[in-house]
Amino acid sequence: MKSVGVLMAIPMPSNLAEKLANRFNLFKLWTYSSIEAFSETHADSVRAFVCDAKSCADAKTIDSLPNLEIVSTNSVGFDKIDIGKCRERGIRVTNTPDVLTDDVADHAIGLALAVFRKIPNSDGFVKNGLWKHSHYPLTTKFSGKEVGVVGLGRIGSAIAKRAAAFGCPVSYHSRSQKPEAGSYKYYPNILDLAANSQVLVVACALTEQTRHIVNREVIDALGPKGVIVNIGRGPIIDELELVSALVEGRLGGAGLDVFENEPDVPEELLSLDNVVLTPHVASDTEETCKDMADLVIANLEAHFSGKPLLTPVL
Ligand SMILES: O=CC(=O)O
Repeated sequence: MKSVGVLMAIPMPSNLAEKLANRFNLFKLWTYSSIEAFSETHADSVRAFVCDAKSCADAKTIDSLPNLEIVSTNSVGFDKIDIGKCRERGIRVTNTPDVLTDDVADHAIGLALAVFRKIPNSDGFVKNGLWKHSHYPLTTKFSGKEVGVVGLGRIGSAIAKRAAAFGCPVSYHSRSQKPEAGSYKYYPNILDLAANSQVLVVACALTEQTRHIVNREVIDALGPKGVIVNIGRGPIIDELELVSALVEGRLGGAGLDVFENEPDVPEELLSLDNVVLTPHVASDTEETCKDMADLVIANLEAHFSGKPLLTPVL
């Protein structure tokens, strides 16, 4: 497959570029000033585009590549891919589901624990030598809290399972009730879910229907003791409303891995000790990033050898 041209959007973990270069004719978009500059000389050579949660396959990129056959994202989310454009052009799309589910669910619970038990603050307390001079203030129990999951897909279900193991009653909101959800209570309306939860975990995909689904009303329904955890996508929450609720004390706390305008994070969040922030790394472990990279390659190899795609989106 050495003659197949693959264009990669940005550098990615687990030496994905090196692995791709061993199998394909790899072009690195980040070594060019723009997609226009790249396509002036190489557009016709590219049959596959590799992007991820931090880079995009928008209409302009897709239209710059006349021979594009497949977009393979090194992420489970594909909100940065213009799916309509791919469908129109007959371009296949793959993502990396399943392999990252455990890590993302672990991270969601980690964020909830970090917020309730103030783990980052207490780490700073010890490291800054304050322990010898004072007692660390009491924190809040996580076990047994009412957990509401927004989006009971693969990741939402893994979060629900973990929360249940902490003795937390679990409820959820999604487009439709899931027969496999067992004892989890279903709320057809996210407002009712928030009103009946102490922790709201955002785990759905970003779509036009879920953009800003967590709005001021939902945040206020969760209330001053409530905590929001977001491991989905930043724009699922109205970030301006989230920030003002945290600053005004209308929301108890937040654990956020994703933001509306990454890597920009609202300044106000940086000094709040009831907020724990991570840089969109929920799936970023050595083990999972290797599995994701392998899945990207396996999908490309399947496509270019005429075999069924392993994890097709389109
Ligand atoms: O955000 C990460 C992913 O979609 O895999």
